[in-house]
Amino acid sequence: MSVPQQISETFQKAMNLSGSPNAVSTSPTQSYMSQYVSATQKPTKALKPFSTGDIKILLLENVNQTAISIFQNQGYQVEFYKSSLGEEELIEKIKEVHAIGIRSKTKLTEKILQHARNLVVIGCFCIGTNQVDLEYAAKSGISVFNSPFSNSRSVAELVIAEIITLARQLGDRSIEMHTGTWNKVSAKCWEIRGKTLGIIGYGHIGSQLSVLAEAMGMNVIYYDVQMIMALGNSKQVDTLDDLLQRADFVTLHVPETSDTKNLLSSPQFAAMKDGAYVINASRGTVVDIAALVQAMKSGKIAGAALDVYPQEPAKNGEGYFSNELNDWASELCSLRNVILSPHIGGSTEEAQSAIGVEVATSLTKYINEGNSTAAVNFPEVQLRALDLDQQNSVRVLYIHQNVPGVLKTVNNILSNHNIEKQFSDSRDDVAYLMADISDVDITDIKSLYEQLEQTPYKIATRLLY
Ligand SMILES: NC(=O)C1=CN([C@@H]2O[C@H](COP(=O)(O)OP(=O)(O)OC[C@H]3O[C@@H](n4cnc5c(N)ncnc54)[C@H](O)[C@@H]3O)[C@@H](O)[C@H]2O)C=CC1
Ligand SMILES: O=C(O)C(=O)COP(=O)(O)O
Repeated sequence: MSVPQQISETFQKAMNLSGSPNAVSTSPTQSYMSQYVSATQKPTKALKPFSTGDIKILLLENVNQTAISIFQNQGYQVEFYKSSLGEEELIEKIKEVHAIGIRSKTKLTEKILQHARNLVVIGCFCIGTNQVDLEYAAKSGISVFNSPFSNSRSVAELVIAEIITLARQLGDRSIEMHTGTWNKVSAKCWEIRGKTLGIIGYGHIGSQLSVLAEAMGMNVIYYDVQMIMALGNSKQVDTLDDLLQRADFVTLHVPETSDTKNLLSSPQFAAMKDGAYVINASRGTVVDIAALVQAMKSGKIAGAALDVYPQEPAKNGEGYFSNELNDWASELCSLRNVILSPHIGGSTEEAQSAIGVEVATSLTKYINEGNSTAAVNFPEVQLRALDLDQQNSVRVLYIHQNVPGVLKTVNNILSNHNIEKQFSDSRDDVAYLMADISDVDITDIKSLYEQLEQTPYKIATRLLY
């Protein structure tokens, strides 16, 4: 049975309606909403506005147990995987689910999202959202949420550890001791007190790092494309070059964008102080690793710590640095005073459990109430809770292209009922209207839904009741 038919039949059964299975539209964006309507029973006060047991959530990349518990408490169906999935498997899985939770590895491209016929919301259980085609998602009516700062402290602490580790060549001494070599040296080993830390990207992580570094006696300068208030005694510099020329340690905390690709490459390494150190816990595309290897081989750069790489594997295991994957890998691994970690900047118990709660809560509010506050790609819309004491109330969630005249059409449809409250906002090409209407007879809901579905410029409709 094709999915649209299945939905249509369930719809009719739930609504006690008869008619052709084709009565409900068959396009992907329409069908997922039909499924919501089909699952809906008129709620009593104690019930959610639709049957939460029908909601399917796919969780990848070992998303924290706190999130699983929140979803299970809602009654959602949760499918959980420790690793990411390959493209083909992901395409199969994403067809059915209403929500997907990922971390930094899973790429949700247009190609994959095209198959997501029921998908309402994406949760990035991390800070970065570069792995998702945000624009395509928004235009398809799919809202995306992340956790903007729950792992910032973990990253900042790791970077502090790396600054000291590099300054004291601690990684090398440890490797030597593991093979029984006693190599007690002080040459080119330094205190960090009085040294200058150059932070590129003074956002949540960069600014937190700034405070920690100053507490240990470092001088902090930072470069950011935005003017940002300096914390403590730190100072913003006007140009990247200015920072590179003055810093003993350069650390990157920028997002992955076209502007940050190879932000540090040969010319930037050449501009740095002799014997400076480089730390990258942002994204692998931000540092040109081949150029870094050359700068280290020449002695210009005295040490580097890398937590992120241009390509990262979908799951844990051996053989990552195979030469087929990266032509710089063997040289990088043979260099002295290089710390390599497997993208663990945000991987602490504290961060992961906080992220689990934060993102799962955002997803639940969006699924159950339509609340898109803090979405990263979507208009932010919220209304106070649907008043279930109010007889025959329905919450209308209507996502549409941001063009003139749509609200007039929609409000014309809604005007047969009492509009209790309403809010609408737009972001780029997409707009989102939320309205609570009352005096809706249960038998009118199908017609209301169909009228909204037939409006021009509609992207997706959901009715919660
Ligand atoms: N290694 C890991 O496990 C983790 C890595 N990250 C990465 O760290 C990045 C930064 O995180 P947050 O500090 O939370 O982000 P944020 O958004 O709070 O701050 C980023 C800062 O970079 C600035 N920026 C953007 N483009 C720039 C450019 N071309 N030059 C200079 N500054 C630029 C922005 O203006 C902003 O102030 C994330 O986007 C993510 O990719 C985040 C968490 C964990
Ligand atoms: O939060 C981020 O952006 C990170 O890079 C951390 O990613 P992860 O959750 O470890 O896949």
